[in-house]
Amino acid sequence: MSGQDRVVVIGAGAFGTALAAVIASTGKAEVTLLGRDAGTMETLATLRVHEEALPGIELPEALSFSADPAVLKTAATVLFVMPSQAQAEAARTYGPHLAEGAVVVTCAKGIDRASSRLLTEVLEAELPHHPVAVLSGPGFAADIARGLPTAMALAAADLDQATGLARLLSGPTFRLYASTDRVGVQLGGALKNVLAIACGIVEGAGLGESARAALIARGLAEMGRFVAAMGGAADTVMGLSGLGDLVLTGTSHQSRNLRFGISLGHGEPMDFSRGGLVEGAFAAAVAARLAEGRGVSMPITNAVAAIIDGALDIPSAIEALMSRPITTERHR
Ligand SMILES: NC(=O)C1=CN([C@@H]2O[C@H](COP(=O)(O)OP(=O)(O)OC[C@H]3O[C@@H](n4cnc5c(N)ncnc54)[C@H](OP(=O)(O)O)[C@@H]3O)[C@@H](O)[C@H]2O)C=CC1
Ligand SMILES: O=C(CO)COP(=O)(O)O
Repeated sequence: MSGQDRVVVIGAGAFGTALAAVIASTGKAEVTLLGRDAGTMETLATLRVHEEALPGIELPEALSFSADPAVLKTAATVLFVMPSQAQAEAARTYGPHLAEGAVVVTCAKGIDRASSRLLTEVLEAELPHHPVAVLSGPGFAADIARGLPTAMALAAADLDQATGLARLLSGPTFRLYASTDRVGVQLGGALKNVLAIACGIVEGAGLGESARAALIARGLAEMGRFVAAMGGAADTVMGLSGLGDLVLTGTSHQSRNLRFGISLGHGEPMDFSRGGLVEGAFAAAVAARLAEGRGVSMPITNAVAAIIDGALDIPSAIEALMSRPITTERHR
């Protein structure tokens, strides 16, 4: 192993810990999980279990833990695995510690709400001397950390770089597919969270499995239109980040976005202090705004944004979606 193979994963939550664990377990790279709290990182190093984020899952011996940003000095690859709305702040905090030419990989699924910019744009603005890649796709942190088979997409501006990163970070249980569509791969992750909330509303309100299937298909059409308008390839959303992740989080109760939607469908008051991170609740309004500015029709995303905003109730949203003018099933 050389410095080229040193990977630092920033963000000791569920996904950061899972990614660090699965990458370390391949033995291809020296991996350090970098968290904010020194006490937590010491506990992780001692117990080798993250009881809060990944209860009962043993972390590999090969994984190192630190709260000292100085570990970034020797890392050629750095994964940013904090929530979308914290990526800009994290770039400002950790940017000065990055090694020259280090590749930064954003692993969050969202859009920056403060600036309405994609996360790649946010990181490129904060870290102008570093190539920025994207990792996204279907995979619950607990499944990845347990070593269950999972596959995701890794997008970089350059195909050789995407392939190199995919090879470095993949292992026997974690398979990455290379892409050059950073826009499509990151928006597939951001938008599926909004649609997972919609699927949850359908489930919670007892609207039936048929409604969920229709929502997945029409949601996918919406995603493709949006990605194309934002400069990505509509086809990308037919892959892992997009369809793959929408099927996973739109149907599995492991998904925080789905569970949040179910509680809305039950008519419970919105409560962001319970149930963990709900990225789709942040992405809905910003995606709706970006789509409107580009003349893209996003009826489901608009409905989710309006429900979360308190501007629309669920029965009215369903009526509005079902009474739209009859049209062809075009995806563009
Ligand atoms: N959980 C999952 O199954 C998956 C999650 N993702 C995506 O990964 C991202 C993170 O999710 P997840 O790990 O589940 O979230 P968690 O809530 O489990 O963890 C978030 C982590 O981010 C850290 N953090 C917050 N702000 C900052 C900051 N400014 N600088 C450094 N670290 C920070 C927190 O640190 P602290 O503990 O100190 O507060 C916490 O450890 C989301 O975008 C999510 O959509 C993607 C695929 C799967
Ligand atoms: O993105 C995920 C799996 O691919 C995790 O989904 P939730 O954030 O909804 O839990």
